Amino acid sequence: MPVEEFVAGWISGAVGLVLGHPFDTVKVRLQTQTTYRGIADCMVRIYRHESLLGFFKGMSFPIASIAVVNSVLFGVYSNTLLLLTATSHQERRLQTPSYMHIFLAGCTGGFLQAYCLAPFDLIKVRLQNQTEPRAQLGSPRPRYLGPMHCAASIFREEGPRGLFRGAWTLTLRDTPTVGIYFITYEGLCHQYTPEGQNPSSATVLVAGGFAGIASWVAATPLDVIKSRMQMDGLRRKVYRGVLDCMVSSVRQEGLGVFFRGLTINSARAFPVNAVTFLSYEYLLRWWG
Ligand SMILES: C[N+](C)(C)CCCC[C@H](N)C(=O)O
Repeated sequence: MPVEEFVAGWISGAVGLVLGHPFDTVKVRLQTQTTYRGIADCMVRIYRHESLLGFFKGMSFPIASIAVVNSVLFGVYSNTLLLLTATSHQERRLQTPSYMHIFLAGCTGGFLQAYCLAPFDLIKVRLQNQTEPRAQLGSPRPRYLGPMHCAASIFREEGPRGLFRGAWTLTLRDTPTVGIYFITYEGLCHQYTPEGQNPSSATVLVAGGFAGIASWVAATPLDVIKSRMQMDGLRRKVYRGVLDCMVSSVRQEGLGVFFRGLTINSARAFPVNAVTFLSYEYLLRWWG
């Protein structure tokens, strides 16, 4: 089993993650809180009230967990393709696999990755949604003091299953959309690369960026629902399940609710995934 793919997936994911986290925080707030008037309003208010640090809330757990999450994503994808097509990463440049195989391998990667991601993603979303400025003397104490405290409190208050709140919606979101992610990436690389050669850095950047946007456009409706399910149960449980969450969100806010955070998410997805794929390709080439 090519281990390099797992390691390359991890490092490239971490680079992308730090770059995109401030955008991610704005997205999560827009999706789950109705007090912001738009992207600019949300950014200004985070900055004024919580300083630059406010944008980086909830980043430490994703950084710690990206090793597992992204190496599962890329490693499972690549190894599933190896099983389906009997070709390695390098050989695939000469012999492009069918889009069906790419899609299936992507879905498998997305499905398995979602379960590793779920608890970390939950803690990220809960911390990102805390609007209190960093602890100062006399200021109100936020509910969660940090990622470990957050994990422990969820465990205590909502039980071990509480840590997997929203996991099912996350799986529904990621299984098909990771398929779309890899199809877009491989398709664009194939289109703009002469037969048998490695794609140029520019091609990888653009293909990676568009893969990010395409998959996030497809993922946004379930992303909104996922974030809402994760915030549910904080005071009392509002939703009875995924479907109930969808129906009551649409009833209250209209169909537009499914596109909450789409603009900021796409703006984030391009650079994040361009850098992710570029470092992934470079690391794999470097290791031969
Ligand atoms: C979830 N979805 C399949 C849409 C995107 C997968 C891309 C993952 C990347 N780390 C990012 O955060 O953009």
